[in-house]
Amino acid sequence: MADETPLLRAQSVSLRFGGVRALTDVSFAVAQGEIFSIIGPNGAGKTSMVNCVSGRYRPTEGRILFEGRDITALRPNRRAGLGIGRTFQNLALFAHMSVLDNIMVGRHHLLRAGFLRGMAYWIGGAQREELEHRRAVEEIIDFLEIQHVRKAPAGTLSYGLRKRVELARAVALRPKLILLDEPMAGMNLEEKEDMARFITDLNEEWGMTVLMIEHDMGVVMDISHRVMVLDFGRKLVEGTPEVVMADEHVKRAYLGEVEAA
Ligand SMILES: Nc1ncnc2c1ncn2[C@@H]1O[C@H](COP(=O)(O)OP(=O)(O)OP(=O)(O)O)[C@@H](O)[C@H]1O
Repeated sequence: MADETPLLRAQSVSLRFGGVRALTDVSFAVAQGEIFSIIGPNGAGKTSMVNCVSGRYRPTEGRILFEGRDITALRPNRRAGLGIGRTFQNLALFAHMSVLDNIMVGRHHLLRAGFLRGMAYWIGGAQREELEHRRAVEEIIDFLEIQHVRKAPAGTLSYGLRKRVELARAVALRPKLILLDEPMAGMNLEEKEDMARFITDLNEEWGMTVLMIEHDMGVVMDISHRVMVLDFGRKLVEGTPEVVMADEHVKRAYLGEVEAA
């Protein structure tokens, strides 16, 4: 039945870089409305998996389905157009531009992705579109509580705020699925708590489905509906945070590493 089709499905995905097996036969599905996290030790294949979903990498074998449609061969911008949004691990904000303009750029980029849509933009309704953009951007600025810095150049913000602006830029495109690569990396406790709250609110209030890589186990177990553990490119286990925490393989392969760190 249509409403049982997961939003995202990875089917037997393998990825090799020369002799390196980054992923081996990994399958999982993310349902509409879930927060799904991928965890695992360094080099386990987490980023490779998310890159296969965003389209940055093409799996050597296997398929990626989005809303039941095979997107394995689609380029990243086509996937973005279908509703797969992402933030980037290295902050790629325009330092001299205001927060507001940084977020606006994201939306214009989407709009002008197609030539015909670009023409439509210029020929008719440009002002109306501009107003719609502004409204959408202001809404997300309010939602992520960055009103106080909306005019500030992005380069002058604290690290935590820049990460929030980056999230705002991705969310302003209203993706159906958002890919978050270590959204808490480098943050202090307060910033992490804020970010966790925003992700939960985006999920609960805006219905945004989230696929996240995150090393902070507290946050992962706190806000995820389900978690998949990768180890040496293979899926070790997948389930609710309780199931994953209780798994013996996970304790040995991953949690043990955290305790030792
Ligand atoms: N572009 C690439 N070229 C060659 N090897 C790569 C490439 N990207 C990833 N790999 C290799 O694939 C394996 C999985 O890497 P990946 O970055 O996906 O792991 P990860 O779980 O995200 O690690 P981390 O937690 O350190 O970010 C590693 O052995 C890595 O060296």
